Amino acid sequence: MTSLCRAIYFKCRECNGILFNPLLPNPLIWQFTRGYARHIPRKGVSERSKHEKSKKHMKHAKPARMILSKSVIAPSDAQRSRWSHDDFRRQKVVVKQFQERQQATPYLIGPPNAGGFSVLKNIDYEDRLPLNATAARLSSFESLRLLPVVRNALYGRALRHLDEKRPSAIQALAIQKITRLPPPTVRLAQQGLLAKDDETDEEYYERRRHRKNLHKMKVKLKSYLLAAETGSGKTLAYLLPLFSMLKEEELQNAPAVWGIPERPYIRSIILVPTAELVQQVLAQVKDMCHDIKLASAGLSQETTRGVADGIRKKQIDILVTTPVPLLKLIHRTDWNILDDCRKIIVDEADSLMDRSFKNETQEILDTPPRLETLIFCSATIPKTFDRTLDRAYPNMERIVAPHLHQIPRRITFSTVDTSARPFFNDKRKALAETLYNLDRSDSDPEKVKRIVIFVNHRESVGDLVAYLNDLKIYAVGLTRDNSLEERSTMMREFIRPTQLLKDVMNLNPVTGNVKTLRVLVTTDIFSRGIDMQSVRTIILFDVPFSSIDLIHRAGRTGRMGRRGRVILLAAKSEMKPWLRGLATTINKGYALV
Ligand SMILES: Nc1ncnc2c1ncn2[C@@H]1O[C@H](COP(=O)(O)OP(=O)(O)OP(=O)(O)O)[C@@H](O)[C@H]1O
Repeated sequence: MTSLCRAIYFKCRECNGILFNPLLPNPLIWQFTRGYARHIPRKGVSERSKHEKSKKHMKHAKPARMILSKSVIAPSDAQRSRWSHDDFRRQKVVVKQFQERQQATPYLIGPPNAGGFSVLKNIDYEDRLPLNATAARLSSFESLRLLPVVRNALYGRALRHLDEKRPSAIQALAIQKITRLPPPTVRLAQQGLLAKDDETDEEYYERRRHRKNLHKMKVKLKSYLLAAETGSGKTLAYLLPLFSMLKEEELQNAPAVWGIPERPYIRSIILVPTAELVQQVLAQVKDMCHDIKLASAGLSQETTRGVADGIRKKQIDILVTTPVPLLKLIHRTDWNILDDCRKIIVDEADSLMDRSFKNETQEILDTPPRLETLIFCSATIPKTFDRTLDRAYPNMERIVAPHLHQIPRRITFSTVDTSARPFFNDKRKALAETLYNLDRSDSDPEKVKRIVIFVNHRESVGDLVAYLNDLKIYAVGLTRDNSLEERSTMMREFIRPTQLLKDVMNLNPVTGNVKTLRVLVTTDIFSRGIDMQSVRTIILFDVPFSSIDLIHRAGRTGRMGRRGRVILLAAKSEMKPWLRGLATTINKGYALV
């Protein structure tokens, strides 16, 4: 690819033919063309090569994965100012043609009869573009409205291991939109509409009665949906605005609004679907709140009744919880423990708003009498979830990251045909062969290779683990039948940074021939939200039930810029057409539906 001042030429990977030469008025379009570049054979080229005329060439001409050469430079402001209005207009037309063609491209998966592989909301590429542009503009945490104490905790705690600290697209967009105004309580305090510390109730109401702008006391619920691909940093995308809002309220002395200083309260809630996620999110909250000075607590099925009841007597700024234990606590308390709760975050919202959890979640959302901010957060927007939100929160602000529903490009997806020779439909044999190949592969030879195998039913976990152990492969199984303590211990092995082989060889409880692999066999219990940074390989032993499951399972690798690979084991002869095209679809960067 060559950069000639205002033009970029992409080359076909197969034949080196020129693909496309858009004008380049701004670096964002530049990013855009990279993602959606298509192979357009040159017009007016008289002598086309045989390859260029062939059907194969046109096949390559589908949206291709392009790598920008380092020689490409963004145009300077001076260059840009020299361009005529016509140049910009032409660029706009080119971009529009791109979008139209992108939308016209039939999906390789997700036709109407694709069952579980046609359940996600289709987000127009056109809608993703402006967000991409805004996210690119907000390229540092300094450009976002965060309190210094929160930014310091972010740099000193959550991102301390990084030299360059930059927000991901969803973080930039979420922080910008959610914190653009001070929180409602702070605005009321600034207008003198909150009770002062030394004021009696009568004095306060008397003062309020004389205010002309009394109507401003009514705080409207502001709801948001944060949606971004897996491993894109959604947790910080909602935590940072939350910390900032809570702290801002304190600094403005706004706590007076929730009553007498000694009274117990819960100021905000983070709802997550599993006890593992309570642990993970709470650890991050506690780590940062150590510097920010906010009080936090966790509540899940595993919390004892005594500890749960203790929560009612505390002043808690952030409660991380699963729905059912919180509801039980609400039901056995004779006053509304969510009286002072003004902010609720629903993480993994598509699962918390689906049939299995919806009633519990909704009951919690209806309990606080003065809810101000409600944030739903998810890596997938199924059509049913989309309809539920539309109906319940028509004014919701949707913050959707540009790559939603795409499997990150740094993940390579491949399929192993288990019906082919030498497996002849013996899936376990295909798995063993795949694992041996991974063991022998020369990527990171001195490190332990962590692999997660997903199966559809928990009954298959035990058998598969026994089979792998018989082959002298270190494998453990994790299902919801294990206690939380067992699950945490097993998970820790896969969450912490990868160890060197020489350090763990003697500690390996199952010693055998295959020493470099650590395999975890599990079900969907482990597929959502768990941050396994050092897992490089995911094996899908069963075809996932839907594209939602596929996105979440695959999303356990390739997190936040890391590379990963996903291997699907399936008999090609039994595969539906859309499933056969899955690898191509994913590797070409299409959004799944
Ligand atoms: N700005 C950033 N720069 C670098 N790393 C980050 C940044 N923000 C978050 N991370 C790290 O990226 C990893 C993934 O973040 P997180 O778990 O929040 O992703 P997620 O989008 O919630 O994923 P999932 O959809 O699977 O729940 C975490 O280890 C987190 O510490």
